[in-house]
Amino acid sequence: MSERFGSLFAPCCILLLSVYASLYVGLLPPVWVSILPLMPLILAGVAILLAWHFNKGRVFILVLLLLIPKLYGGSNQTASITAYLVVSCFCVALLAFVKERGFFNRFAVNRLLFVAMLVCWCYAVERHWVSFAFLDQAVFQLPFTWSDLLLWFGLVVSIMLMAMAWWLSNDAFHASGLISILSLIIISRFSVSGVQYDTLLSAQCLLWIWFLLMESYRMAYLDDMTRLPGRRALNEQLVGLSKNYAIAMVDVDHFKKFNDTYGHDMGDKVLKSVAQQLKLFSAPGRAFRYGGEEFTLVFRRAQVKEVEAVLETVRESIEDAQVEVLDPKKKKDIEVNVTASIGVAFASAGEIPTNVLKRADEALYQSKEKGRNRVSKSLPAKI
Ligand SMILES: Nc1nc2c(ncn2[C@@H]2O[C@H](COP(=O)(O)OP(=O)(O)OP(=O)(O)O)[C@@H](O)[C@H]2O)c(=O)[nH]1
Repeated sequence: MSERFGSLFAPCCILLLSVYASLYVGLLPPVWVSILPLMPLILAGVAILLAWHFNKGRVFILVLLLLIPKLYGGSNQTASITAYLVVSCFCVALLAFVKERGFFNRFAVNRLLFVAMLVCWCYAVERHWVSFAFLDQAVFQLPFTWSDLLLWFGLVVSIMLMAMAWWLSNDAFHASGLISILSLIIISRFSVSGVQYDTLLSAQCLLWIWFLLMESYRMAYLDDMTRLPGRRALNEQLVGLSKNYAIAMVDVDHFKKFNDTYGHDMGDKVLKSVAQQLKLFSAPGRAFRYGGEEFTLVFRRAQVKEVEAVLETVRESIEDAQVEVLDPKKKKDIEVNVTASIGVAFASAGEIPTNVLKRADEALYQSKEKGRNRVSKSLPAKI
């Protein structure tokens, strides 16, 4: 649960800070206030360059959607702002259900055409080529009009769609998208001056820059399938280790046979389950995906007894975890479990991590030799 809400934390902080800053932005020295209108454009430029660099077409479209009123000059006319708000919030919500397909391709052209249509739509409403005056009548003598009702209906649907996408995927894109929709509503309905508008819009561009930087981190350091830190993160962790540390290697038993019986997809499911057990039970160790069906646990300050107890818990939790897989023979879902062998090496004084890793591998080999589903250890030289 904390992991789920963790994805919302930074976007929420950016939104709250920007709302707070927008209340006091008028107190800034005049020189600062004079450069404020340029800030959203500069930050949007940075966000678009990063989106291009990381091949994130959806973020490019999102930033353009945010910029529309700024680009087409906008006005204070309620009708055009309302038209812009509903359609852009809805488009942001729709992006949540569209696959990321990169920057330069036919999909990007389609999406750009879509944004162009939105700009034309807002322009037409602003110029009164399209009028919604007939909706400005009270709903059954209630204190709001049909256009208010439609506006809030559109906004609530957009928020619900985005919230649902975020709940299902629990990723930073949907969390940031949800906050962007809320921010668009705040910008359009509650910002009263140009500087407030520019502050809130700049914060939105900052939010997407933050997202892209997090994405670059994720792509470089996290394993896509298991969501555990990968080999690069492990190498960096190993460099920073000093004394009294331990490294454990965890290897799923007879995994080739499992793959051959149930298929590679079901094998992936098992690896995700093993990674989940490692996340849940390996503290104070830190879990990494070493590669294939092998995982590494790093204990920065290790007491032999404590590490052994943790590894025993990890081994048992992997053995007990039931994974639902499709049995190709019976053609129905069945519950299976796998076991894992573990080898752990405790560092001797001054021993380099690659050597400890090698000893952990040898200890793992012993576990396999002795019949698998067990923990073997390699103690430091002085013990
Ligand atoms: N599904 C899936 N399989 C993988 C992945 N990475 C490696 N494998 C498979 O893991 C299997 C590893 O097999 P082996 O190294 O022979 O070991 P094992 O069958 O687990 O046998 P022991 O380690 O001796 O118990 C190979 O068949 C790989 O194809 C992956 O990401 N997903």
